[in-house]
Amino acid sequence: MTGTDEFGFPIARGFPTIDTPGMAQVDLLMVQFYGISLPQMMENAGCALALVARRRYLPGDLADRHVVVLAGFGGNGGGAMVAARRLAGWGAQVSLVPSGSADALKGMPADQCAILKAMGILPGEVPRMPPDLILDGLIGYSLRGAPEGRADALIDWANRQDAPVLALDVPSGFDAINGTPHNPFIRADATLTLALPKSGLQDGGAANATGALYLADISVPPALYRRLAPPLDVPPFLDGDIMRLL
Ligand SMILES: NC(=O)C1=CN([C@@H]2O[C@H](COP(=O)(O)OP(=O)(O)OC[C@H]3O[C@@H](n4cnc5c(N)ncnc54)[C@H](OP(=O)(O)O)[C@@H]3O)[C@@H](O)[C@H]2O)[C@H](O)CC1
Ligand SMILES: [K+]
Repeated sequence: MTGTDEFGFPIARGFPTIDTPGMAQVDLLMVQFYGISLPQMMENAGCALALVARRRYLPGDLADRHVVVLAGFGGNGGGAMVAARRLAGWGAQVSLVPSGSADALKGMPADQCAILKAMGILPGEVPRMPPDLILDGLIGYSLRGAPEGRADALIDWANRQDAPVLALDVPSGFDAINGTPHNPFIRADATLTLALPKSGLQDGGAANATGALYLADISVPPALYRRLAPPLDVPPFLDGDIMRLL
């Protein structure tokens, strides 16, 4: 470890990068070989996002701090909704803004949204009250070309706000593999990527889309990476489950 950043997160070097096929192999091995489920990984991802949000942007009393959570319909949205739950539990005022009708949510994102509804956090449109922080959970590593529709509009909205944007895994609209930004893409103040940095995010990505780059441990056993083709030699998260990479 080479010290900590200004928010107390250990600064790390030496983590290899991974591409989307590699990530897909990781997810498969996690579930099929280790029996670690996607909801378990999502819970680690969302809790880490909430911790970075609190320590980097919302120090002290969260009671009157307002966080807008932009949530897509995939795993990225699910992780952001876990963070929404944790931040609300710590006292923050959370506005949940899905990238489509919440009734159309399926699978884990639908489950996460149902929990938030039970907590009284109802999905809606972007709020008029300016937020202190925006969480970008619109699109992660499964980006398919330039953002369209509601995701496009919400990315533009977020980029126009004064509030900083903290992106989950990949700034939405940014291609995590070849490192190219589509139009539009989230101009993140910071990004928390998961498991390993995606190949397109090294040195902050072509357009410095990521802002500060953090890496969260979502409980992938280092031995799993040696099963990949080609095998990766990945150091364990010895100094904390959230590391500062850039
Ligand atoms: N092992 C891990 O790293 C884990 C990562 N997690 C998180 O999951 C996402 C990947 O989740 P996935 O469900 O594969 O997809 P995404 O959430 O990245 O994105 C899919 C949604 O985005 C929409 N999309 C895609 N491209 C566009 C576009 N150009 N314009 C508009 N919308 C787009 C897509 O819409 P569809 O119409 O295609 O359905 C989906 O709604 C990863 O990044 C992590 O955040 C897991 O939580 C745990 C393990
Ligand atoms: K994102």
